[in-house]
Amino acid sequence: MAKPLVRFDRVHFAYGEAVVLREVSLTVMPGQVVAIMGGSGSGKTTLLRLIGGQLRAGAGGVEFDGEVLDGLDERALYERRKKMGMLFQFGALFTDLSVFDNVAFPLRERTDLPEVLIRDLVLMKLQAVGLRGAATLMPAELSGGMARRVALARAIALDPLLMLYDEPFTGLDPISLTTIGSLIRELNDALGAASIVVTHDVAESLAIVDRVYFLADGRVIAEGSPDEVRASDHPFVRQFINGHKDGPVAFHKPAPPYAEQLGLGAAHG
Ligand SMILES: Nc1ncnc2c1ncn2[C@@H]1O[C@H](COP(=O)(O)OP(=O)(O)OP(=O)(O)O)[C@@H](O)[C@H]1O
Repeated sequence: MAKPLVRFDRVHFAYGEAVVLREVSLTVMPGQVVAIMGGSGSGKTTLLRLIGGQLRAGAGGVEFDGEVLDGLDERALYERRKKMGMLFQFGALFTDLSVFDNVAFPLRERTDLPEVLIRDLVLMKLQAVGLRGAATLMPAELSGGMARRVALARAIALDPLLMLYDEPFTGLDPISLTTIGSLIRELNDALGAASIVVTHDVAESLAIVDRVYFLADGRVIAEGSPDEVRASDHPFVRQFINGHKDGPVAFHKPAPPYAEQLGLGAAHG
């Protein structure tokens, strides 16, 4: 049987005193696209940063490609990160570089490949996202959806084993949203990679993922295939699927009474 590409084994993480992840276990197999969903502040981005090695687990183990990351030094982490592609919501393009040079950037920074080969690789990545024709444009000349696709081409430039997406759909119009969704799936399969997508966009992600993990208060509280998620009667999952504001997912982060904090004396609700 294939080995997991990413494995969290009862991972615990805190920023100082503030516990963010508690006993989180999850597995991502090669070839899978996995969504991580959860309310604001539930620890989704923290989870991605543990995989990227920007943060280290307080307890438990984070494994990537069969290796526990927590004990590795910076040099070793840098090497592991080369096998990961990252696309963040505001992972902006370099505005003073053309589309071509944006995609070439990681290849020039992180490899010793000759420029003629880099040229072919950049064109292949741009072709994969349908933007080979935009190679000479500057980022200011692109629509939001096109810019996101160029960022995607840049993220896959080094043929990553694992793609990490943090809110890849945010701020896109409905057509670009569907395009990015299908690209995430297609590129995953074409690269033979695995992908983790942190998102609030339930419909878009259920259409493309193999598995969903729901995080609440730093714990995995539900998981399943898209069909299982759609059929689930778990209150938290239902609230997510239906997009209701009220339910187990709190809209407000816990805070002192409002009136009290505004200096209005006794809190009346
Ligand atoms: N550098 C930091 N120092 C201290 N606390 C942090 C730091 N980064 C995040 N936090 C806190 O950790 C918790 C989890 O944050 P995280 O960004 O992982 O949540 P999230 O699920 O990605 O949220 P969102 O959906 O709003 O982006 C939050 O309460 C946040 O305030």
